Order: sequence, then C-alpha cells, then structure tokens
Amino acid sequence: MASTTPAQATSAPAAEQSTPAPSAAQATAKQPVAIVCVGMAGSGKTTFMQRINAYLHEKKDAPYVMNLDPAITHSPFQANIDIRDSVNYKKVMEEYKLGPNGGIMTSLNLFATKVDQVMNILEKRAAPDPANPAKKPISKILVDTPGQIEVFVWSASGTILLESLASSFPTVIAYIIDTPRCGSTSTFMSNMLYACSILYKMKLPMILVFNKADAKDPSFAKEWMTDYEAFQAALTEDENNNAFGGVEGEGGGSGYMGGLINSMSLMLEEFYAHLSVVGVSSLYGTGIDEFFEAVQDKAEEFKRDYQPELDRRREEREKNKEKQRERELAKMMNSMNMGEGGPSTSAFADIKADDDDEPAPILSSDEDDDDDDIDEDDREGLQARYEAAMEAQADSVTADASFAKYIHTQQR
Ligand SMILES: Nc1nc2c(ncn2[C@@H]2O[C@H](COP(=O)(O)OP(=O)(O)OP(=O)(O)O)[C@@H](O)[C@H]2O)c(=O)[nH]1
Repeated sequence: MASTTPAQATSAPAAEQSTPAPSAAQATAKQPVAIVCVGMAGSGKTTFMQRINAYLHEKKDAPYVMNLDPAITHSPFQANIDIRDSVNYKKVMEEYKLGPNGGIMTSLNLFATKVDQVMNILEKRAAPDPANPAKKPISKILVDTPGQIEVFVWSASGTILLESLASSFPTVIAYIIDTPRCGSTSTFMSNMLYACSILYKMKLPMILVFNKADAKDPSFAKEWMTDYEAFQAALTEDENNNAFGGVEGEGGGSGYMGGLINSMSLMLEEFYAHLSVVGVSSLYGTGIDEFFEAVQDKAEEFKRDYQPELDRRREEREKNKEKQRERELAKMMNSMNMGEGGPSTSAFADIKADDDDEPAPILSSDEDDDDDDIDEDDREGLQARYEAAMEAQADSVTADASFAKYIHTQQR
C-alpha cells in the first residue's frame, strides 16, 4: 500500500514556498523515529530505556529523550525534555487533593496543554540547523512513560501526546514485558491481552520486548505465539499441574480457565501476526541490535499502513474541529476536576528543554531533586497560562487541533 502524505492535500502559505519543499519521500526518510516505551511497573522499562540510550550513544547516534513520568524521584539517564521540569507532581497532588494515580494523570493533562511547545522543540531538533551545519539532526526520540500504564494509555492527555508525536514522526510502541513473570500460560495470556488492548487504543505499530532474557529465555513465548500446538501442550500441562485451581491432586479445575485461555489464544493469532517480537536483557545488553532492526521495520510499517489511517482521521477531525476541541477540553477539565475556568496552580511551568549542542549524558549527574525549584521559578497561575495558551494558539489543546497543526508543519 502506497503511503499518502498530507503534502499532497494542502498547499503551504505563499511566503513559505520560496524554497522548494522536500518531496514527501525525502521528508519521511529524514524523519526521526519516536520510540514510546510502555510497560507494567517492574517490567524493566527504565533499565531498558537506559540500555537503548547508552546503545545509541555508543553508535554516535545520540537520541532525544523525553520523560513523561512525573512521579519518578531518580532517573538513571538524563532527559532532554522532562515533565518534572514543568509540572510539580507533589504539588499537584496537594493542591487538588489527589492520590498518586490522579496526580500522575493531572500532571500529564497539564503537560499536554503545552504539547505545541514540545513539538516545536522536537521538530527543531529533527531538522538540520543552518546556523550550525555540523550539528546532526536527531534520528531517534525515546519516550519514557509512567509505569501505571492505564494512566497514560487511557487518558485524554496520553492520546494528545501520542497523536501529536505520530502526526510529525513515525512512532512505534515498545511494550516491555517481564519474561520471568509470564512463564505460565495464564500470565502469558493476561500480558498478551493487555498488549492487545494497548495496540487497539494507541493504534500504532508495536514491538513486544521480552525483557530479562538473562533470567528466563523468551523463546518459549515466541513459540507460543507462532505454534498453536505448542501453546496447547503448555496449557494442558498447566491444567494437569493444577495451575488454574480445582481440587488438589486431581488437576484441571472446572476447565473454565483452560477453555477460556484456549479460545483467547485462537482469537489472538491475528494480533500476533502484526507484532514484532524481540528478546532482550536490559541488564546485559543482549538483543538490542534486534530491537533496533524491529524499530526500522515498524517505522516502515507506520509510513505504509498507519500514516494513511492517521491522515484519514485528521481529515475527519478537521470537519468536526470545533466540536472535538470542546469535547477534549471538557474531558480534560473533568478528569482534572477543575471546572470550566480551570484552577490556579503554582505546580505548573513552561516546558524546559535541555537542548545544548552536547547530547544528554547517559547517566544523570544531577542529584538535585529539590521540589521547590519550579515553585520559585514560576508562580503564575494555570488559569492565566491556560487562557494565554488557548488564545495564542487555539489549536494547542486538542488532539485533533495539534494533530492538524503538526501535519501542516510536516507539509512545509
Ligand atoms: N535480570 C534482569 N533484571 C532486570 C532487567 N531489566 C531490569 N531488571 C530489574 O528489574 C527491576 C525493575 O526494573 P526497572 O527498570 O526499575 O523497572 P520499571 O519497569 O522501570 O519499574 P517502574 O519504575 O516501577 O515502572 C530492577 O530490579 C532491575 O534491575 C534484565 O534485563 N534482567
């Protein structure tokens, strides 16, 4: 299937047409790939991020790193854009009397109102710098997300951030799985169903990263995904070992669980066919070459299969732009429990980018976790910021609007 690009549909403003625009193929060829890492808490997501970051640095291909987890207290790698520089998670929890998950979601919502700034920074770094031709444009964007997957995957802000990314760059999801924790057919199936739900929610190409390969060889998982009979044999073994409950010594339980897993595995066959699967050890660095090969494949797949669908959705949204904008805004405000006018908060500041000529170091030497920095730097109310952002750039908050803007940017 040939990829269509928005460049074919809309013309750039006259003032910007003086230099010939690169062809769509040239433009996409130079685009960096965004790799969004998601995974359950403890799956090794942070260790994996650290490993691929180090790998790329070693290859002299320093990535641009974004941290979207506001709750981490220490990161083993330094991010170029860090949500913690703009949103004070602890203050958000205090001000809105939220628990940890509500705090993360609200922090992400606040951050999402600045998605335009983030995208401007990324696009700037993705293009050659005429003032400094020696400066290499980035070829990879690594995005770390909160361990509470559902907070990112199922929130309006998660959608806004992902769609904004995907509207400018080929974007792939790396779903990190704790291999030793899916040794039984039931835990394996639970993990696959979770991955499946993420794929359908995010609508982006996905790589399953079976991590901790040093602790358990993931070849069993690959076999279960490609050989139905091998999975059946493992399922029968689990049933006989009483893995699903039932009377001890007799095995099998009611047979309900076994039957359910069996039907699920049949249903998931189609889902497996669309995935790339790699086994890695983030601890020892094995499998990382294969991971980046899979990233390349999925980036091609993005351009071939997903981009047209994104373009179609963008066109649809353009038609309902205003309605959608109001809906997204109301959804975000509701989820923040802010009411229409929005709250005042000192917990929120502008996006900061650590964007020196020097790439971000692999290991962070910054031990300063002083939560009060943002408070001192910026006490402006969210209300004012929010309204200013809305007025200055009416497109800045909604997924469809930012989507359209960046698609437009891409066209130029
Ligand atoms: N054996 C082994 N352990 C690993 C590997 N990757 C991560 N771990 C360990 O798994 C534990 C969790 O790793 P993290 O990287 O903190 O996991 P996370 O998914 O970021 O966890 P949250 O920050 O809670 O979301 C740590 O003890 C790591 O040392 C691996 O490849 N092999």
